[in-house]
Amino acid sequence: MTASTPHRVAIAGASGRMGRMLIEAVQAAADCVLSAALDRPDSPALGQDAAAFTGQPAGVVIAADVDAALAASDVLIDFTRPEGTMQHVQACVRHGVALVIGTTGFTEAQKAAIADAAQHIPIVMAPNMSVGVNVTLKLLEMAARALSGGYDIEIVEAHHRHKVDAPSGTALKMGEVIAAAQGRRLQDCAVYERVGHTGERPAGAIGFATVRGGDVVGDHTVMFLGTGERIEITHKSSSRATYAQGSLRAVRFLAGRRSGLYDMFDVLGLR
Ligand SMILES: NC(=O)C1=CN([C@@H]2O[C@H](COP(=O)(O)OP(=O)(O)OC[C@H]3O[C@@H](n4cnc5c(N)ncnc54)[C@H](OP(=O)(O)O)[C@@H]3O)[C@@H](O)[C@H]2O)C=CC1
Ligand SMILES: O=C(O)C1=N[C@H](C(=O)O)C[C@H](O)C1
Repeated sequence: MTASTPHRVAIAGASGRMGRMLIEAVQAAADCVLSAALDRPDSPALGQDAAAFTGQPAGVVIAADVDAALAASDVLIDFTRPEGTMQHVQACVRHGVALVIGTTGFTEAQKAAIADAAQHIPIVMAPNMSVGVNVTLKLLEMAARALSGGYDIEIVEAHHRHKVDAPSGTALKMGEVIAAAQGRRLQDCAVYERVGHTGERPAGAIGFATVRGGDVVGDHTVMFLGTGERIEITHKSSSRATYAQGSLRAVRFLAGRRSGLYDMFDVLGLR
């Protein structure tokens, strides 16, 4: 991605909840310009001005031609669905365009394909772009190391009624960070469902619980449940603007880089 400004930013999933938030953020950023806005070929939003909903048109029409969009862009920000992201990854490699991936719900095979693509283009990928959540991940690392024996770990997340994946990408990342801090792998200790006669809680399990409803932007609580005490670490999002601002920090971080897979720890200097 070229290091010069303004950064020419294309937005995928332009008419979605995050797409609209990102379009507003790009328009407000002095060092970014909206180069393209993408949606699916059957989207009713095609042909509309990308920022019509703000009352201040962007002069960029929502389109479905990914190649035309990327030919005029330095970076693509993708908050869509895994199947859409995977198409965008291949297109970004074809065009040498940098990529910011906020989409969640990838399979292990899809994650491996994204890592392969990052040998050719620079990619920032994170299930949560907010500064607060990434600082929370660091707090969890510390807590998990200090509480590695005698504390049961449960992760509870709540999101709006439209969310399609569970547990959230952020909750899974929290589980991964905690497991790694304790020298374990999440896949060896995660418990995603409890129903019926479950038996006693297995020692060392990391449990997940999911709440869906209303317009909850995104709440995550990790409980370290000991004997005689418990610690709860909670993050609550009240606006999607934090995810959009984090995504623009990722855009700036990618400028001038040629390849590599990065996350928000890299962008925020938290590694
Ligand atoms: N990393 C982070 O900080 C955050 C991540 N997210 C993640 O971002 C993703 C999007 O969330 P949100 O904006 O709420 O979702 P929305 O459903 O509101 O928006 C998704 C957008 O992507 C489009 N889309 C869906 N499928 C495809 C596809 N196959 N190809 C191209 N475009 C497609 C949708 O079009 P259509 O409506 O026509 O289906 C829509 O415009 C989710 O995975 C969510 O978990 C969300 C917030 C923060
Ligand atoms: O779908 C959402 O809304 C969100 N998704 C991300 C996730 O799955 O963790 C980030 C945030 O919690 C909002």
